[in-house]
Amino acid sequence: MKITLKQVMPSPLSSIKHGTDSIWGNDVVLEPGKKIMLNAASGKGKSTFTYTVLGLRNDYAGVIAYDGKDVKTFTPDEWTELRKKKIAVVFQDLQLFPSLTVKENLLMKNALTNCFSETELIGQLDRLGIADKWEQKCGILSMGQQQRVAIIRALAQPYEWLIMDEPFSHLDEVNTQLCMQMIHQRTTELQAGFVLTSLGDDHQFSFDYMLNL
Ligand SMILES: Nc1ncnc2c1ncn2[C@@H]1O[C@H](COP(=O)(O)OP(=O)(O)OP(=O)(O)O)[C@@H](O)[C@H]1O
Repeated sequence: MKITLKQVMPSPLSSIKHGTDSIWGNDVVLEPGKKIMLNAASGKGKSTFTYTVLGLRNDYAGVIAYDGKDVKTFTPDEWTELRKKKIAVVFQDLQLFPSLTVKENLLMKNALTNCFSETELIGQLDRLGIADKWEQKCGILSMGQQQRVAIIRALAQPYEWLIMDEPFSHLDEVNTQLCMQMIHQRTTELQAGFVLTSLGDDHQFSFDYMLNL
């Protein structure tokens, strides 16, 4: 699925000067199957990008389109299908259910998508070093542990795009690499693409091209 941004300018960012290489105010194509780093300093609109591209915010000028169709025209049912099958996300604030366990958070998502068995989900937690947290409530996990749960939850669906908003901000280098390997593997298996927003210090990862805000 091709995502295009045509002269998109979120209202809160309209008074800021943006460069000619910025996503904002220019024409940009997110090519299917590409791994993209979205580079920006704090406050330049990484979270705003995530919410607008996912259709969760409409306060912008210009047009965002999926395969040529303006996202503002999608019905709630169409969004439901898109979010189940085509676009996965790791929000900066993760949006886990804090009073539910890791198991419940993961199985709730998996019940919608039927993607993995319980054993496979536990195996993924194990790969990221947190299998022992399966029965623990998410709200009492460390932020780095919660980020790992949120990443596994995001991967538990088919997708053509995975949008990640600073998903490693609480992780050390070893865990960041483990997560990135898992993300790369699954994204490649699905022949999908991803957009990884970053403050600019994640460039050790392999990606196809970089965009700026
Ligand atoms: N709903 C809103 N109403 C008004 N201003 C907003 C709104 N959402 C975001 N902004 C402003 O837009 C700018 C970009 O915010 P955003 O959260 O997208 O930045 P960010 O690049 O993700 O920052 P950080 O890296 O610090 O998380 C900020 O100045 C913020 O105050």
